[in-house]
Amino acid sequence: MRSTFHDLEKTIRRRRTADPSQSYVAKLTARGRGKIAQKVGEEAVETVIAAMASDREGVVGESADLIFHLMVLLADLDIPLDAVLDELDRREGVSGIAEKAARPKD
Ligand SMILES: N=c1c2ncn([C@@H]3O[C@H](COP(=O)(O)OP(=O)(O)OP(=O)(O)O)[C@@H](O)[C@H]3O)c2ncn1[C@@H]1O[C@H](COP(=O)(O)O)[C@@H](O)[C@H]1O
Repeated sequence: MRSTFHDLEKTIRRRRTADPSQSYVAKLTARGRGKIAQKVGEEAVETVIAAMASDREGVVGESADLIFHLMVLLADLDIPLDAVLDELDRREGVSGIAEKAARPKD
């Protein structure tokens, strides 16, 4: 799992500076962070729509689109994927209910 994501991260980082006529990553990167973020939002909505239609095949495809575009956004922010994976590792075994209950009250 980590290697699939790491291989994709390397490819995305390499393709950022490719010829935009030959590379979707380069083309999207050239359109700016706002456009990349917009694509993440669109793919998230498309995933939700597929889920609500119980379209399992659609959810798989849209989830791949969502993860891919999120990784393009992370690369644009120069945030290593490991920062996200480490955060998930840190949370492992911590119940979301318990974590929320332990948050400081404001
Ligand atoms: N995983 C993906 C991947 N998933 C989806 N897409 C592309 O994402 C685009 C999404 O299409 P949309 O119609 O939603 O978006 P759009 O064409 O920008 O349209 P607008 O929203 O701008 O109107 C399509 O061109 C898909 O092919 C991807 N493009 C590339 N990758 C990976 O990135 C690598 C590098 O790709 P290139 O940079 O194109 O060489 C590839 O080898 C793949 O591993």
